[in-house]
Amino acid sequence: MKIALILAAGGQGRRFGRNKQLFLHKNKPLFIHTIEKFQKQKIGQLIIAAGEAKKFQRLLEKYKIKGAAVVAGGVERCDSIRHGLAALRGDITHVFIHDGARPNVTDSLVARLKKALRKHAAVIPVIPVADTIKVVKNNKILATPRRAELFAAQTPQCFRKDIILKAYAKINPQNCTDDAMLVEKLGLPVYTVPGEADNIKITTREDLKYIV
Ligand SMILES: Nc1ccn([C@@H]2O[C@H](COP(=O)(O)OP(=O)(O)OP(=O)(O)O)[C@@H](O)[C@H]2O)c(=O)n1
Ligand SMILES: C[C@](O)(CO)[C@H](O)COP(=O)(O)O
Repeated sequence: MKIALILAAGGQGRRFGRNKQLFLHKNKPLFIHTIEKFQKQKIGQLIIAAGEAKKFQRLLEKYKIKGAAVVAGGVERCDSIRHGLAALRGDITHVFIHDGARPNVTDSLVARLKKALRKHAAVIPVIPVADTIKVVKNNKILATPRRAELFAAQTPQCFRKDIILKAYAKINPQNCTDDAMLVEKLGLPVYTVPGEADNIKITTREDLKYIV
């Protein structure tokens, strides 16, 4: 298994109030914290999709992260991922797509994903939702799906390379809020492993206190 990690770091951080990937937490940019969580992993290719490519490149040098390619971020997350996929090397067999804004990813989660990937071609981490979820339109509840069947999707989302390339080539990503959705729309099975409650996405400044 030769893994490429595509780090989605091309967002604008509107809810955070600035480009959160570059925000210094404990004197280090958020996206560097996230990349460093993968340092014990065997990653064959690291691709970062980011808006300010030169700035990101300089920071990668400063924090001695070698061999990373920075590609342009896109208007939507899926556009950033598409740019990342276009930069994949021929020898890569599997792709991990991870939010730069999820700095609490752990080695044990990655190990679970890798194990599942040996059996399945598409695997993502999920956690059960704690609340009762309502489908609402015009302030009126349309449905209350069975909570036991509801899970929140996390990243890294992991795929055999041919499948994720096919999904991004064939499926219109409009309204797709994660990568797994494109594979689902292709009609292919996506399997899950237990995610981790700490593996949150830093969305607003209040979330910074949850970085471990
Ligand atoms: N055009 C985009 C939009 C998002 N992302 C990345 O996707 C992840 C999840 O997105 P989100 O938390 O929504 O980040 P932002 O888009 O930066 O936040 P906001 O929606 O508040 O602007 C982040 O790591 C973000 O950098 C990306 O690579 N390219
Ligand atoms: C991909 C993702 O992290 C799965 O939970 C999430 O959907 C991305 O968040 P966004 O706010 O929709 O960019």
